[in-house]
Amino acid sequence: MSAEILNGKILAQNLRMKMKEEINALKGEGIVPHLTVVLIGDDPASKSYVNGKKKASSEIGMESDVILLPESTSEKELLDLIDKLNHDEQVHGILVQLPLPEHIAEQKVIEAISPAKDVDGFHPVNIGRMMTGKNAFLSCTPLGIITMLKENNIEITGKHAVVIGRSNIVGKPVGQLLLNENATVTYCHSRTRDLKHFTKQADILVVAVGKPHAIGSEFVKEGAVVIDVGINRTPDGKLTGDVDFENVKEKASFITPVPRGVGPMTIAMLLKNTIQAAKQIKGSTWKNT
Ligand SMILES: Nc1nc(=O)c2c([nH]1)NC[C@@H]1CN(c3ccc(C(=O)N[C@@H](CCC(=O)O)C(=O)O)cc3)C=[N+]21
Repeated sequence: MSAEILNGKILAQNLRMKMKEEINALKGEGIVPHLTVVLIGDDPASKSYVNGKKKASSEIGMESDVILLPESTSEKELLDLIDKLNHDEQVHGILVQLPLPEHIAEQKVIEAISPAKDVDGFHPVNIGRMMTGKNAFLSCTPLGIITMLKENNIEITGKHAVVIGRSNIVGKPVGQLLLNENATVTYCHSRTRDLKHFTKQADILVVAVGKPHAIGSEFVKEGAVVIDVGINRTPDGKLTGDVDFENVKEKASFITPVPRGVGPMTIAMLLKNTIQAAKQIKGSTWKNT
């Protein structure tokens, strides 16, 4: 059997078309969703992601700007900027591109962003609300994954989902969202003993290990749904995932490619969250539902 390939690029495009209409309607009410991205330093990969975000937002008529700051920016300067953006009524969503330079405490920065503008879903308030199943900004990559599964009518309830990776931005929240969707969730990580023992039981396998082609077909159960969150650059500049796509696709029922898989969905969810933030500003409340 050869797996069906879940094309995140096309799905993201379709979702953006719907968002464009939604934005047009909001414009009728005098609201233009506005995303501000802060990028510190000039890491080429970060720049490329930030450009992707800017392009995607302008395509759907969203206002977006990128604030580029030098590597030497102090923590205080960044926190002051965030404070200014928190109070700027024109700005609905704030994203500070990670990773940050070592002299800046990442968690401090994340916690400085108003939870109502935290379109990354990284603030502890949003994480806590996600964990308790309340209305929250959900982190974009995990939300993109759940959206891909749902849009392809892949059942989650009752399935055994195995997540490899436990980062705050992907592994932990994707497991939580799968749990919220009634999956039975197992987390694996670098200290897991006998990884294969767990991954072979997965109906849904989410791979976020950060090592190119780390997961081959010997880790995968026949007919599993395999989601590859890896973004690795090969020496010749191409993108490749954490999954050995060519060999796993012969065993899986569904598989996401890299590129054109989870990555474009991440950006689409960022736009979705920003539209949500703009709508909530309208009522001027952080909804407590
Ligand atoms: N605060 C913050 N929020 C983030 O969401 C965030 C971040 N920091 N830091 C970096 C990572 C990485 N990330 C990606 C988003 C889209 C693609 C993407 O669209 N990739 C395309 C390929 C793009 C290309 O060719 O370079 C694809 O997979 O098809 C990749 C990576 C968001 N991140």
